[in-house]
Amino acid sequence: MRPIPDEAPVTSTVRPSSIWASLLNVGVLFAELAAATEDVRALSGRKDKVARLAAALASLDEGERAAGAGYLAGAPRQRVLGVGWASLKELPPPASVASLSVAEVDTAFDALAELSGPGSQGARRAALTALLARATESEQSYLRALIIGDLRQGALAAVVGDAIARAAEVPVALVRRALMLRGDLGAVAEAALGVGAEALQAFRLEVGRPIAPMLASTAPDLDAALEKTGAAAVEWKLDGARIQVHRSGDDVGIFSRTLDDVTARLPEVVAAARALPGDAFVLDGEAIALRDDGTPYPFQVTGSRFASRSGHTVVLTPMFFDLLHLDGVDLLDRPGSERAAALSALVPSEWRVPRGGPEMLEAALAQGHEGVVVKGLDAPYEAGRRGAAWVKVKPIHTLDLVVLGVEWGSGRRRGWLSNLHLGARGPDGGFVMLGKTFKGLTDALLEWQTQKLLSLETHRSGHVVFVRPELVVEIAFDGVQTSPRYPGGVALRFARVVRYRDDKPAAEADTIETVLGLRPR
Ligand SMILES: Nc1ncnc2c1ncn2[C@@H]1O[C@H](COP(=O)(O)OP(=O)(O)OP(=O)(O)O)[C@@H](O)[C@H]1O
Repeated sequence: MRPIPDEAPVTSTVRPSSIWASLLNVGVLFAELAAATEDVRALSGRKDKVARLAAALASLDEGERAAGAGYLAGAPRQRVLGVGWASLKELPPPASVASLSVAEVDTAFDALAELSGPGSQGARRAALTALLARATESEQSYLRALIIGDLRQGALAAVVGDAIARAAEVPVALVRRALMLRGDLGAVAEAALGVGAEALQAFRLEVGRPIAPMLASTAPDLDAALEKTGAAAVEWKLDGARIQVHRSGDDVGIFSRTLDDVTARLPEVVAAARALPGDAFVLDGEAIALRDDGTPYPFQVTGSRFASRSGHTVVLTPMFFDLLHLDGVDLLDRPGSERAAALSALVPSEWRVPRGGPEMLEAALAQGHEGVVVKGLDAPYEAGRRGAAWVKVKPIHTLDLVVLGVEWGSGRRRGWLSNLHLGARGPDGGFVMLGKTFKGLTDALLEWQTQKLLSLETHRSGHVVFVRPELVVEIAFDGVQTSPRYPGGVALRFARVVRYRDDKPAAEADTIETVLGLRPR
C-alpha cells in the first residue's frame, strides 16, 4: 500500500486522494474517477455534470487521459475483457484505503484483455481477484460496473465529449467533430488535453477507419417529412443491413452499423467494391438479400449472413446511398445533392438505392420495401447524428424496445425463456415497462433468446428471469392504449416480435416519449 502523508492539505473542491497522488507523482488515484462518476450520477443538470467531469479529466496525467476519458464514459476503452457477470458475483474483501492509480487499473485491464488460450480462465480470475482486492468498496463497485458495462449513466459519452472541450478549453464543436470522425473518446481526450485545438483539427475521415453512420428521424407521412427537411429527394428504404465500404487501391474494408469489421463475411461486396472505378473511396449503404425479381427476402435472410461465416447460400447485393470520400477529397460537408451526383458517377444503378420524388414511396412499397427516407438536398453528412436532414417514413409502425425480463415458458415452450417484458427508454436513463409478448417467436428465436437472456441474467423472482437491459427487439403492434397496470400509464396492443436488433444498443431504443406520442388523440 502507498504511504499516506500525515498532513495532506484538504480543500472543499479538491479531493485529498488526488492531492496525495500528485504529491507522490504517481498519477491520479482511481478513486477520483469513481468519486466523479458517483457525483455525476447524483447531478441532474447537464452543465453540472460537464463541470464535474471536466474537473476529473483535468486532473489526469498525460499517460492516463485516454483511459480516464473512457472510464468516465463507462467503458474500459475498446477492450474485450472476457469477464462475465458470474465471475463478479463474489468480490474479495475491499481495501480500506484507496491506493490504485488510473494507470495501474489500465495496465491490469490490458493484461486481462490479452489472456487467451488454455488456462486463461483461471489466470483471468486470479488477475481480477488481485485487482479487486486492492480496491476500496466504492472502487470495487465502479470496477464491476465498468467491466460489465453497466454504469447506468445514460448518454454519458456525449457529456464526456463536452467535458473534454471544457477541460481543454477548446470549442465544443471541434471535439464533437473529432469524435464523429474517430469515435474514440480516449484518442480525442489525448489530443485535446495534450495539444489542443490544432490536434483536433487534424482529425480527418481516414479511408479504412469507419465513422459513426448518419441516422434518420421519423415522420408519420411524406408531408411531415418534407416539412422537416425542406427541399429533398426521396429514396427507397431497404430493410437490409447497414454497410460502410472503404476501399484504398485493392484493399477493401466493410463495417457494420456498430462499426464491426464484417469484411470477411461479405466477399461479394468486396468484389463489387473492387469493380468500381475509383481508387480510394468510402461508400455508405445497405447489403440486402434480393430475389431474382428484385423483391427483398425477409430481413432474417440478410441477417443470417452476419450471424455465421459458413453455410449460407443467399447472395447479398450492395445498395449504396451515399459517398463520403472520393480519391483524396472528403465529401462529408458537401450538400446532399452534390454527394448524390458524385455517387451516380461512381456506382452503377444496379448498386444504387433508387432516388427520386414523392412517387418513390408507392414504388418502394410495391416492390416490397419498408418505406422511404426523405433526404435534404442541402444537408451535409452528419455522422452519428439522428437529425432532421434524413427522415424515414414507414407505413407499418414498429418500436425498438429493450428486454427487461423474461418468463419461463410452459407447455410446448417448457425449458425455453418465452414471454418477454418490454421497456422503452425513460427520461432518467432507466426503462419504462410497456407490456409483454411471446408472439412472433419462432423455435429458432426461442432457442437463441433463451441462451442470450441467460447470459444477461441479473436475478430471478418466481418464474421471471430479470436481465441487464441490453437486448433490443423490434416490436410490431396494433396501437397504444391507456393502461393503469404499467408504470408509463400506457401499454401496447397486440405486441409481437418482428426480429432482434442486436446491431442496436439499448441507448438507441425508442423512448417513452415516442410511445406516448402514438396514443390516439
Ligand atoms: N435509402 C436509405 N438511406 C438511409 N438509410 C437507409 C436507406 N435504406 C435503408 N436504410 C437503413 O435505415 C436506417 C435508418 O434508420 P435509423 O437511422 O432510424 O436506424 P434504425 O433505427 O436502425 O432504423 P429502423 O429501425 O427504422 O430500421 C439506416 O441505418 C439504414 O440501415
